[in-house]
Amino acid sequence: MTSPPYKLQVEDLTVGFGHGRRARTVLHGVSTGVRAGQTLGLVGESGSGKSTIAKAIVGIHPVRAGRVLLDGADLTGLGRRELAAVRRRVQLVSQDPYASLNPRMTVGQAVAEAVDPARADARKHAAAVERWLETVALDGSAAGRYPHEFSGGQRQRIAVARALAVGPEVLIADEITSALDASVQAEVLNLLEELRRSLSLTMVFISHDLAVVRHVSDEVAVLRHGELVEQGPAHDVYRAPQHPYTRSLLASAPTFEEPGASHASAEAEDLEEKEEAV
Ligand SMILES: Nc1ncnc2c1ncn2[C@@H]1O[C@H](COP(=O)(O)OP(=O)(O)OP(=O)(O)O)[C@@H](O)[C@H]1O
Repeated sequence: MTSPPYKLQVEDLTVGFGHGRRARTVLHGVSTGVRAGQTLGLVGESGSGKSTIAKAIVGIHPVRAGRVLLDGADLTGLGRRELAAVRRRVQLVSQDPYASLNPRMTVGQAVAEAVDPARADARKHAAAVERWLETVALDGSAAGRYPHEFSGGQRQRIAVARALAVGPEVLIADEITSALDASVQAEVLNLLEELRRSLSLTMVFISHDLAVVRHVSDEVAVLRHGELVEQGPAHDVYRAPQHPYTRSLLASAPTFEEPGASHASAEAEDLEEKEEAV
């Protein structure tokens, strides 16, 4: 059986910062992609270039060489207007929801702006705003409050609601659960998984937390010093990593060092598979 084509793909992506003697290349010809309706987990140590890939995809960082393809169409070199339309199809949610939420806008205004960027009229879009807030398990009354009135986990939900209200086909989640404590992290992850299924989203999930990535990903790509060292089905990469760097990454993750941990997680996985089959 042949694999379906990539929904979102980067090809030989090279990104750098600075000029002249200060020029520095951060991504060295990275090629990776995610298939429609699936989740790609992007892992690697701090500074390996994970966020840089995300930001280059959505056009925040300029691409020095290579291509970014959405449904096979190259996004690099698009004009401003075309790019604006494409950007609505790929939404990025980052670790710090403050970065995407204007502190002077109510949550309702922020979500209304996502629904209709030309006229951020929260009243006109009240029903849509309420629906999106409820989609991320927040009360509709949240619309009248400001971002600082919410907890970290709630703010992250608001950022997800705002991104989804745009109507994207691809959601890139960059370390969105890293600042949350374990129980809130699990809630946000479960919510994301539900939304991915119900909205048929394609997702790129970026995290340095290998256990979290394993939990949510169909495929996993491993980045090291701006180069892709390995990509494959999550199951294979975790059970039989091919690259020595992936092996060392897995070995240094506490979850995988614990005696019996892999056995326990294999059992949990078998259970999940059985539940899915029912
Ligand atoms: N705007 C920028 N200007 C200059 N250098 C940058 C810029 N953004 C990122 N970098 C550099 O690019 C490298 C990769 O950073 P990036 O944020 O992509 O890594 P990461 O894998 O996402 O790490 P982390 O998990 O810590 O966020 C780092 O060395 C960083 O200092």
